[in-house]
Amino acid sequence: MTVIAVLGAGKIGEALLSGLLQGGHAPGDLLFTERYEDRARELETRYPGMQAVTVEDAARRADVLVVAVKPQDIEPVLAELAPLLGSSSLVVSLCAGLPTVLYERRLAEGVPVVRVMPNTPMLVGEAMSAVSPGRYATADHIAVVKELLSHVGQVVEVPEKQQDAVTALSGSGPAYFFYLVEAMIDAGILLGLPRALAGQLIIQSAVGAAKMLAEGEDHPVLLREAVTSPAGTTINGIRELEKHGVRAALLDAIEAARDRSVELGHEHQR
Ligand SMILES: NC(=O)C1=CN([C@@H]2O[C@H](COP(=O)(O)OP(=O)(O)OC[C@H]3O[C@@H](n4cnc5c(N)ncnc54)[C@H](OP(=O)(O)O)[C@@H]3O)[C@@H](O)[C@H]2O)C=CC1
Ligand SMILES: O=C(O)[C@@H]1CCC=N1
Repeated sequence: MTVIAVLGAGKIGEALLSGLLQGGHAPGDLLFTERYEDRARELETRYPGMQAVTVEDAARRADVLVVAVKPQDIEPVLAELAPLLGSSSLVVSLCAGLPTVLYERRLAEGVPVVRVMPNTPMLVGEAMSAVSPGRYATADHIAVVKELLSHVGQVVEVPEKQQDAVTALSGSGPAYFFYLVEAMIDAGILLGLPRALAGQLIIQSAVGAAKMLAEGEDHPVLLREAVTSPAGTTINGIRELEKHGVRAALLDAIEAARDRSVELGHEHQR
């Protein structure tokens, strides 16, 4: 089986490791590096058989090196990797905003790099991941990465120039859904419902709505119209959403997230 090393097992790195384990990957084939000893021990305890290693070990033993540090922490990681990797390595970057060309400039010539934007639903096997090949990544490299990610959710291939938009939509997207759910639960509290009941009502409504979107044939507009009875309750709520500019707020929010992704890339252009 493919040996995978995750460099930086924070939130998304752990989500990938945990998703791969749940998808049937052997723990002995999953390696990770972490900055602090305590975090490394915590993960080894939580996932028996999975091993914290040094960057040298990771580079020597892994077929795929997944970089999952914050974009701001990338430079020392690339400096450490540069002397260790050659064209038979495969580097997968999960970092928002960072272009494959940054890796290609810092690593030896010919090291294949694939840029991926996943999201945290990886933890439950429901990730949305978008992959883009760098200059030296072949169709075989892309196939390896797609196969790997298919164990933790859906995968699409996109041109790298779309990755900042993808980051804003599906990379950050779960946060916006969680935010909506949180606000709707608060609305239940406002109306006098117990928090646990409000949570159950909203979360199951979100699950049901997501299932209709994912499994049904209908456009979201039709699904919303089917809930919106003439002179009923829903249209009163929709009028308030429109009055408060919620649609425009979402457009602005996602555009701002895209802009930050572009900016993160520019911070490392030299
Ligand atoms: N969270 C998300 O939903 C998503 C995140 N991403 C991308 O994934 C990357 C990680 O994000 P996220 O998981 O949220 O961030 P985290 O801060 O949770 O994870 C990064 C981890 O890397 C560790 N780290 C930093 N430098 C090193 C190093 N030199 N060697 C080993 N480990 C190191 C950090 O340690 P320490 O805590 O000590 O700093 C931390 O545990 C980012 O680039 C982000 O853009 C992509 C898609 C979704
Ligand atoms: O907020 C972030 O920068 C990361 C990238 C996409 C989701 N989380």
